[in-house]
Amino acid sequence: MTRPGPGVGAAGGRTADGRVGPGTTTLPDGLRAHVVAQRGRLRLDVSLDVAPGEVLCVVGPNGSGKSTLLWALAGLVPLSGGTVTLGGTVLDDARQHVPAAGRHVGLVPQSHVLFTHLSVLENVAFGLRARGVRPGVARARATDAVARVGLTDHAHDRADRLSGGQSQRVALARALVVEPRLLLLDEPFAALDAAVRPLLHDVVRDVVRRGIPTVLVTHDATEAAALGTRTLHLADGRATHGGESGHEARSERADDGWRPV
Ligand SMILES: Nc1ncnc2c1ncn2[C@@H]1O[C@H](COP(=O)(O)OP(=O)(O)OP(=O)(O)O)[C@@H](O)[C@H]1O
Repeated sequence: MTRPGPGVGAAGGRTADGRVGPGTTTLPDGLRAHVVAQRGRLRLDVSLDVAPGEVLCVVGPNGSGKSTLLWALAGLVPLSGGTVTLGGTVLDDARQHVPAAGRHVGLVPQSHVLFTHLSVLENVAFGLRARGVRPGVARARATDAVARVGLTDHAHDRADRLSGGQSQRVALARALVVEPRLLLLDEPFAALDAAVRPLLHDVVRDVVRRGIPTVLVTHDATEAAALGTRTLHLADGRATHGGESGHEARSERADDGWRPV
């Protein structure tokens, strides 16, 4: 049977004896995941719940698996065990794998790869066009997203003319424009100067206020305190403890019978 490990935070979906039930969907719009994945020498085995309107900060040393966790949640790193459920819909388990493009997940990766030959606006509109949104609508939504991250003056600049911080803002706009149901941020503010950080923090807070569960990888304790609801500490692919809610974030080996299909 499918047996996700212990949750890191928001309780829910536990059976009378305190275990997490299989295929549980009692976190209606939130994220519930037990991620088991192998990447190089790293074996990631971690459980987490993120309720609507929560920001779970993920912290830990270099190489502890923070980015791998986000990529696995986004469907870009295959699971070797566990489950990912978002809003009651199974995205990953032993039987099914919803590909990244079908997940309605906004990911801002650590290296914010942009199409260098396209403008800021075209980069942000790209995901919408790929989803079949009409050009005029895609352009209007992209224009709005570019304004939200304060880049209207650069809307027509080619991406390869941007600074690192500006590129990061484009990557955030690109993640937001698709109206994600889950937001995954991998050190999204690392290259930003102090003047623009509050604007970007407000952009993320707006998304969170609309009930979107958010996972934020950061090395910045101030940022974690400013944005985070709870903190998950990772070390060598395992959760060591899970922050303010007091929930124990022990992790177990995946011996739940899951096998790659
Ligand atoms: N593309 C890859 N190919 C093979 N192994 C990888 C790859 N990317 C990551 N790994 C392995 O996964 C481990 C964890 O990497 P990951 O990027 O998830 O760590 P991180 O906690 O995000 O680190 P950092 O704080 O440096 O960003 C690495 O140490 C490496 O062993």
